[in-house]
Amino acid sequence: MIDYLIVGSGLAGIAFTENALQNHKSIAVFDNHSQNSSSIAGGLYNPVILKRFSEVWKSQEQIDLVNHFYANLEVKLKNKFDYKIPIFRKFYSVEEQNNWFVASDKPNLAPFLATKINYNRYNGIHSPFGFGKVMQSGYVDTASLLKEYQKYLIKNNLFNAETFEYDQLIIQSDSIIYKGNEYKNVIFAEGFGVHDNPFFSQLPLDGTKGELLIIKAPSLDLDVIIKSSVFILPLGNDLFKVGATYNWEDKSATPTEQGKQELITNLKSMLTIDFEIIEHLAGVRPTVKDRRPMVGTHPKYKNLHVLNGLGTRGVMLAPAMAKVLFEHIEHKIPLEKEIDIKRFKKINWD
Ligand SMILES: Cc1cc2nc3c(=O)[nH]c(=O)nc-3n(C[C@H](O)[C@H](O)[C@H](O)COP(=O)(O)OP(=O)(O)OC[C@H]3O[C@@H](n4cnc5c(N)ncnc54)[C@H](O)[C@@H]3O)c2cc1C
Repeated sequence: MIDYLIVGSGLAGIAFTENALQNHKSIAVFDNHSQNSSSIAGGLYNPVILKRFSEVWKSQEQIDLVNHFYANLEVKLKNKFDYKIPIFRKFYSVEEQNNWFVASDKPNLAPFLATKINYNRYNGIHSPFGFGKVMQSGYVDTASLLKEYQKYLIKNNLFNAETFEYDQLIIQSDSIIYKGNEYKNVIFAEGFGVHDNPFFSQLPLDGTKGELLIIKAPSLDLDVIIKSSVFILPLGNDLFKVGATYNWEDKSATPTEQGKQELITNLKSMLTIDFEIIEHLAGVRPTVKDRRPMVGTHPKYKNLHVLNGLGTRGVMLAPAMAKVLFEHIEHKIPLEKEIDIKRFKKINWD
């Protein structure tokens, strides 16, 4: 009997797989590359909501896990994924500067917000009111992490590049049979793809489409991530990732002219130099209206579990949510109400 069948190898699936492997569990992973949110993501992790200067839910706890989780993966896969560079929030007024000072004085935000205004001059960016520096921030090169992790799974015979067929699942009292193999548990980590999952499609996963650009700007000289109406993330070799848009209507992962124009307009309002568009990407974030992850066990089938709803913050949330789900399954540690799918009381699970 195999301990875990894991559907999805995006950030959620990888984080759960790692928890299982580190605890010496046997696993099999299925992924059909139908969703691309994790691979195209900006990959930023940022403990502060920079619109309102407020703390992200459980930020310090999550950041501590981020440091540990991605560092372990770097060692395991002999590759660099986690780039610890500060995010610089561009200010537009003296009032914004003042709000920043007030926020940086609060005990929960003080570890993340530098108290000094930064007047660094970056060629190509006009910022007379300077920048606020966010500490303990950075980005994960998610595309390369996903690629390397898949290689590792393939090498160890743990990966199935297949569509998981829900109707092939045979649910028994203490185990699951799928295509002739017996598993103790199934973890569904399909991102927006959960809509095709008959066991969990009732969950209120909205989905928010996002688009990004990769630009080339040889005269832009940045060693930090700039956050304004969009973020600009230096990738090296004069390339920068720029994003992202938020579209609540369109649920396709196709890049659109409208998304591109929105990004270009925002970018032009920030940059005083020319740039060339190299790539245009789009994906659907697995967002939930109450902005909390969706974690838990199926109310009727105790061996079916879900790890989803990582929304706009998969990089920070995946390690923490995978850990609590694993501990919930293995050690019966109750899930917090805010993340448990039981909070959706109106769902009819029959
Ligand atoms: C434009 C954009 C920018 C973003 N920027 C950031 C950012 O800067 N920082 C951040 O933290 N987050 C960011 N996000 C959000 C982040 O990408 C998500 O929170 C995260 O990737 C969700 O991971 P996931 O594993 O739950 O889902 P996904 O990445 O969607 O992974 C689900 C996986 O399941 C597989 N799958 C689905 N159904 C099946 C099936 N039936 N059979 C087999 N396989 C299946 C899919 O192929 C996929 O690989 C961004 C998202 C977008 C779209």
